[in-house]
Amino acid sequence: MSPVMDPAFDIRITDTTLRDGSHAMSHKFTVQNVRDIVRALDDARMEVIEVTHGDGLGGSSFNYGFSLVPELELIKAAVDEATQAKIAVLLLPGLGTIRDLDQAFDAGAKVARIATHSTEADISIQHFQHARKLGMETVGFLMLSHRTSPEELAKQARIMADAGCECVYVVDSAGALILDDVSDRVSALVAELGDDAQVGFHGHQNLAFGVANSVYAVRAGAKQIDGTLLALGAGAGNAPTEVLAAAFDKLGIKTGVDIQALMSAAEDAVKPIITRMPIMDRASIMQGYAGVYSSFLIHAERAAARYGVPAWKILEEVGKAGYVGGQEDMIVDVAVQLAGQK
Ligand SMILES: CC[C@H](O)CC(=O)C(=O)O
Ligand SMILES: [Mn+2]
Repeated sequence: MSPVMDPAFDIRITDTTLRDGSHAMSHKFTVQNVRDIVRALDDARMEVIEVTHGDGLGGSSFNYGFSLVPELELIKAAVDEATQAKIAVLLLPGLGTIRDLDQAFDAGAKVARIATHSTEADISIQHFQHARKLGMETVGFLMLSHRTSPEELAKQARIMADAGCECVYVVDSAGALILDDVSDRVSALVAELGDDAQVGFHGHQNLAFGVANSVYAVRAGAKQIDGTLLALGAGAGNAPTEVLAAAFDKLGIKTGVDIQALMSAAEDAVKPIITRMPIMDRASIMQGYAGVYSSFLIHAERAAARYGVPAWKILEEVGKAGYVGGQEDMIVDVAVQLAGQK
């Protein structure tokens, strides 16, 4: 079943500054940051705000980077601050568990977003079933969607929808999709899912197509679109929420958000706290070009500094090897091999 949407609006934007933006902040959001950003987004009538470690529930670890503040504290602060917005959490099965989802639900999270690689939807089944039993709204993420054909992606979306997922996202984790690549995938999912579930799109800026791709997604029938304030996020960042809102408005696509308030949120709540502004530099452009998971950027930069090889070169090789989320240790392996060839 598709989630009930206000018929006055054409689509719903979900803001994930406090989840995808966590990558760019090296997972160092404070409770005050969360309160300020949630308040600003809530004032802008953002309906869904995602708050989790960048790699999802349970992501705070040696491998992925420790959170400054335990994510449950951040989720509780977000729930406390929001007056109308629902707080969402992301979970990657295997990294996070059903227990993490229970704890997030007890902390007040209302939307469960379950993410798998774009060919592995079957590992999300029990998580969707459980989230629905809890009464949570459900969203599925098919990550690195550029690696999977529209036909196969639609089959994967069907697995999620049958498990209880109410909206399946085409997730352009590498910022590698360009225009028709997006509409072909979204159209295939819309045709497969019909009224059983909505379709969403999550874009990254590595090749600067985040906003344009989101417009293509909506034109192909997507009903939910992700963004982050000031594009704060992994790789070259996400489709910027405030730009999405302004662009959709100019195109006559009704979102229900307050564009001026979103621009204030970006300027006043996010800009002052950014420690690293995501940019399209050689490394992040390479991620889009070679189709590499955006959240590998910081791992590649660390390996580059340690082994004395350029991050873009590491990412180029990672793209050729086709590594997926969860294979972060292979980034070090690639760096060691490249260092050995010098
Ligand atoms: C680690 C989860 C990942 O960052 C989810 C996401 O936002 C994406 O694949 O783009
Ligand atoms: Mn992302």
